[in-house]
Amino acid sequence: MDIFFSGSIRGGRDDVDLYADLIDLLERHGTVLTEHVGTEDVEEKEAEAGLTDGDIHDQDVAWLRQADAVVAEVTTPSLGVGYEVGRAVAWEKPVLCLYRPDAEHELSAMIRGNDAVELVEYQRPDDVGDALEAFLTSYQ
Ligand SMILES: O=c1[nH]c(=O)n([C@H]2C[C@H](O)[C@@H](COP(=O)(O)O)O2)cc1CO
Repeated sequence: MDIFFSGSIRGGRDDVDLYADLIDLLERHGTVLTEHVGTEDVEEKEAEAGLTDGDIHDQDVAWLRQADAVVAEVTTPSLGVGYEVGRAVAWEKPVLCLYRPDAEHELSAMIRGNDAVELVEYQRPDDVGDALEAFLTSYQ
């Protein structure tokens, strides 16, 4: 199955190592279309490849359209992550959001209040393996 992983880039990169760990877990269940989100130097690589913001947007929306399921780490607030979740919901894709409640920012009501989004609160990647498996296998 094709999985779209969504995580903050310009919203802040404090959690990049955590994103890489989550992507490793997701790769046990399918192909992660957005592995770059867990890469330390993603923006440098995109710039080297000559990608404009328009290219990045269009490629990501195409991957999102292709995805069978979307997993978003929403602890670091990000406009791009919110946009991707919103579009995935509009396309009626299965969406799982992961949130660490000890975080500085309270989770948006647009996520917590959304019945079309499954929400899992956790502390460490090791804690979400079972929840990811249950979510992904139910849509395989
Ligand atoms: O360079 C990028 N590459 C990219 O793939 N994105 C996508 C994937 C992420 O899930 C999301 C992050 O959005 P933001 O940069 O607003 O935090 O947007 C976002 C950017 C920068 O906005």
